[in-house]
Amino acid sequence: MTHRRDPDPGAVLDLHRVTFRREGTEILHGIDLRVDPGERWALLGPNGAGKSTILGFCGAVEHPTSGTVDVLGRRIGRVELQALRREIGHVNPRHAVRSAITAREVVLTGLTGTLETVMRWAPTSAQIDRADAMLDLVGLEDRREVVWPTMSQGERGRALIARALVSDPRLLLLDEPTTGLDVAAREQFLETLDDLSEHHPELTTVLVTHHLEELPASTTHAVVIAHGAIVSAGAASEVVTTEVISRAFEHPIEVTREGGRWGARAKRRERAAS
Ligand SMILES: Nc1ncnc2c1ncn2[C@@H]1O[C@H](COP(=O)(O)OP(=O)(O)OP(=O)(O)O)[C@@H](O)[C@H]1O
Repeated sequence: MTHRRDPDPGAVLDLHRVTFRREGTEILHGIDLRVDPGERWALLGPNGAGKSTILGFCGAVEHPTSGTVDVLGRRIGRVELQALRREIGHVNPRHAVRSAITAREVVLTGLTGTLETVMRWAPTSAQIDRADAMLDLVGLEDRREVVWPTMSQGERGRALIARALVSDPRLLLLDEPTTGLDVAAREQFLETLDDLSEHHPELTTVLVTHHLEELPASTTHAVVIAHGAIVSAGAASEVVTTEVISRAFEHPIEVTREGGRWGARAKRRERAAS
């Protein structure tokens, strides 16, 4: 009989030999990954590599087919996922608010875990203060009463961070959070994440992206995956390199780092002489 380790309460995420199968196809093939408190991870890899699937484990949404997934010291499959999810903040730019609720109300939906304001639920004054403090944190102190349809994409992105933080999660997941932002809004958003890491050093984050330019300078660790397996994982400065990224994307890509930020440029492949 194989020995089954108990969850390590010190780890925020601990994936051990995780495989995942969907419709007869194995999508992940033995993922090992440990994330400790206060670390800021980037999850990188080409389309279809398995990033969203891994993020689904981190968010206590999916069960592995085999192996173990421990989130915040609790094992998926042994605990009630709904309760665990309340301790995880999720920033998803595809978050669809349909009604004209204010930035403050959007943040308060993070307490009810809903998209819209819940009927017959009224926040306490402490909860409103908390929502306002989170709006201040993301630089929206002057935009509390602005309604969602009139907010810019950049403001919406920052409001969604405030929404994710309002319930004081220990883990924050960011799923391609800068999608759809123009270059200025993207820079403001990344600055917000850098400020967050300064003001909340104990918070752990995992950010998924396809683009190295979208990594905040405060990123400490990275895991690069391709074809459902880890290509490299560890300190960001050692993982986000020309060699690893070129291998994962199966294309020669030159990775640069300047002022803490990463950049990537695809090199042209040699063409056969005609
Ligand atoms: N419901 C499903 N049924 C079968 N295969 C699936 C299903 N969902 C995802 N897959 C496959 O699993 C693999 C990993 O998908 P996943 O969405 O995790 O990748 P990803 O790295 O997030 O991709 P992208 O960058 O395109 O969002 C892909 O090959 C995908 O086609």
